[in-house]
Amino acid sequence: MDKIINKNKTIAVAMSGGVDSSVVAYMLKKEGYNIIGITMKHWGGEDSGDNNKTCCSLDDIYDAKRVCDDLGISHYVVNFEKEFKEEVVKYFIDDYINGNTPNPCVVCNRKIKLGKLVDFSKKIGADFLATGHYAKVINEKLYMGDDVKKDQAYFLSQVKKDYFKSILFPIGNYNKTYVRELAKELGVRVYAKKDSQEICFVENDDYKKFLMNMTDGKIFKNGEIVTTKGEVVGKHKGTAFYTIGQRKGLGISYSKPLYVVDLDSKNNRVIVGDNEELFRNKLIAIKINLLGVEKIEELDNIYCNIKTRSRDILHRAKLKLIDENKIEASFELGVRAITPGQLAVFYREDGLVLGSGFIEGGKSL
Ligand SMILES: Nc1ncnc2c1ncn2[C@@H]1O[C@H](COP(=O)(O)OP(=O)(O)OP(=O)(O)O)[C@@H](O)[C@H]1O
Repeated sequence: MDKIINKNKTIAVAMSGGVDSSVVAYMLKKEGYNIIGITMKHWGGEDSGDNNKTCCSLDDIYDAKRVCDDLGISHYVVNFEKEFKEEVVKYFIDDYINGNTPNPCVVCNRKIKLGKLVDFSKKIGADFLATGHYAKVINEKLYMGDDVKKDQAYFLSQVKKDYFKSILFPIGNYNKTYVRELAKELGVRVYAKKDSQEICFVENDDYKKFLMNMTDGKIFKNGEIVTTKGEVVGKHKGTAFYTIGQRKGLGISYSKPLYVVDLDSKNNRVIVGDNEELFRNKLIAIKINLLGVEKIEELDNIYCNIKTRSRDILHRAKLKLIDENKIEASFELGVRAITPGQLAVFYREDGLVLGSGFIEGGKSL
């Protein structure tokens, strides 16, 4: 574990019924901690009548319960459906309507999973909440996990700073392959269970269908696809169905490959251009969450590494403070497909997350 904790402390484990969080519960139990399992139900699957699975199905809750039974620990189920719908699903839909590409996991982690769930775990007497995230907490500060491919610090970078005092990521030093092996070795019943899907509440990751269902089709709004030079080259079905960098599915036949380079939701236009036009040297990040620093001024005029999407490489950049809640990042090399609505996460050389902000769209590009 990333922290030495007194054995008489109580640790609540956030249990999804999956491999990672089950391994966390086994590890902590084996180390002699007093643990409690908590599973939250945050989505009732209103998106369709099919039998395809989204998150927190009854099966998942039962899996979590059985793992807790195997370990002889108590298991709580807490319902955050209302909060999740108001805080995460609404944001997800609105952001698409506004021409952004939202990141619901980031908002869920801040508001629900590592917000309300931490508060709930305190209420039931726990000192800490442990999850199966691939990230690390060192001296109450968030760091990138050791498994670079699986690292989830990006998704955790908007969690309120104070909450890291009560959060543990016991598998942050491991990689997923090892965790699966460990699960088998420890006899965890769900050791072979599939990884969860990309966006837990969207069936089969079909976000377009989800948006159509949730807005009663109102999100469907025909408009023009226009090149950066102003040439109309096709029709689109609504800016929400496109994302920056997209090439496939545009339905355009043109003399050269075209990519989505901007979404103009105000004028209901999808702007396309060459691959080269996708590269930018700057971005503006807003709604800054400070983590590895005390004051925002500490981020002014410093060099750091930035990820502009969860599976991004690290880009070297210099930060400049615009105001109390706005930072401009200037990259040493151009970055492809910077996408408004996604997060810009600022990392120190050793993986410490300094802070993060949402990438602003429109004029900032
Ligand atoms: N419904 C839930 N209830 C409680 N905790 C959850 C729930 N969903 C996810 N978590 C917690 O958040 C962590 C990261 O969630 P994520 O969706 O990334 O799952 P994952 O990487 O597939 O992990 P797992 O194998 O544990 O499902 C989980 O390991 C678990 O601790």
